[in-house]
Amino acid sequence: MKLDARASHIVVGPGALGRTLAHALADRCAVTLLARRPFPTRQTLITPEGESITRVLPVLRPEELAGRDAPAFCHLTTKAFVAERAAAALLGTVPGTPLVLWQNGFGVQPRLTARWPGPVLCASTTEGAYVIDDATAVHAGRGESVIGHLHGRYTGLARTLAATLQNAGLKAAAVDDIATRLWHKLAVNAAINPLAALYEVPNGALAEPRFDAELAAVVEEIAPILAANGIAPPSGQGASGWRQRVMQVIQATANNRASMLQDIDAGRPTERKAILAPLIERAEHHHLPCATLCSLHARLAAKEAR
Ligand SMILES: NC(=O)C1=CN([C@@H]2O[C@H](COP(=O)(O)OP(=O)(O)OC[C@H]3O[C@@H](n4cnc5c(N)ncnc54)[C@H](OP(=O)(O)O)[C@@H]3O)[C@@H](O)[C@H]2O)C=CC1
Ligand SMILES: CC(C)(CO)C(=O)C(=O)O
Repeated sequence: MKLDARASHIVVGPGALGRTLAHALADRCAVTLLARRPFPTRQTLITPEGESITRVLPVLRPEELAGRDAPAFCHLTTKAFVAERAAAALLGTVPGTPLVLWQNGFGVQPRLTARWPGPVLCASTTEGAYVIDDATAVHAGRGESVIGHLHGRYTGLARTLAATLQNAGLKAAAVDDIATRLWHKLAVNAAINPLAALYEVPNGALAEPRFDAELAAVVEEIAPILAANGIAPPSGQGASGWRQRVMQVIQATANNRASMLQDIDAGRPTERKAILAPLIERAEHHHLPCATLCSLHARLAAKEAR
């Protein structure tokens, strides 16, 4: 599929990441925010450089898409636990449109790839963003995004989208191993996010000796589960390779409050199911130990319920 520079993009779920994408794309593409409730069209983004940019972005409700030209891409930028519900709401209006899944974890990706009637691309991103209110979002840190289809299809579409994002000022590349990339991010998220959220500490605190034992226990469970799934650490080998990777991310994001901690702070549900459940499911499938992961999952559920 060849797309012109003004290809239209629908961003479903106008939260932190969705608005960051929408603002970046808006100067070159036709972008519409799809919101499930009334939402302001006058939108401000604070850039990583501290600049405040206000744009007017069209906002529609899902049902208002009916009868309009099909967009080139529908970016699904909700949290993982509502992504399938949000996609289902689009089925009646844009069923064949390429869907781009921006969720962390590895839950919604295989399920929507199997079920959505059009192409499904998955994106894994290290962009950092948060919301101040309905009209203001902060693009806190620049990262990079990799995009691909779980089974290596639609490579041209992935390249087109990566080029579009790159032209919009976001670092992006099409890759042929997106499943591996998603598992890599999931592994790091599974090691850092639950502990940061449970102990309510910034990521950097996890390097302190008081967290050594718990961090080691998580990494020692994750390494064989991923190995049984054919996923090696990005560098090094086994548990020591994963420990190295996790420590690198802890150092690089030392001042961050992990996304699960931000969710706990705000009284929102965390993405524990998207991040921990796929590891637990794979562990059970391969008869591997996962008591630490199960305990983190249960402790997070209890903390969310408080
Ligand atoms: N923020 C970041 O820096 C990064 C986020 N990600 C991933 O991106 C995804 C989104 O994260 P983030 O932007 O932080 O999340 P936010 O909570 O900021 O945004 C989620 C958005 O989805 C909307 N939404 C909820 N339910 C529905 C629905 N049924 N239909 C349509 N929209 C809905 C919410 O609207 P409402 O306000 O009405 O609830 C909100 O606007 C997550 O999976 C996260 O892991 C990945 C890397 C970085
Ligand atoms: C890598 C990490 C843990 C950085 O904060 C993250 O992706 C998150 O907070 O979800």
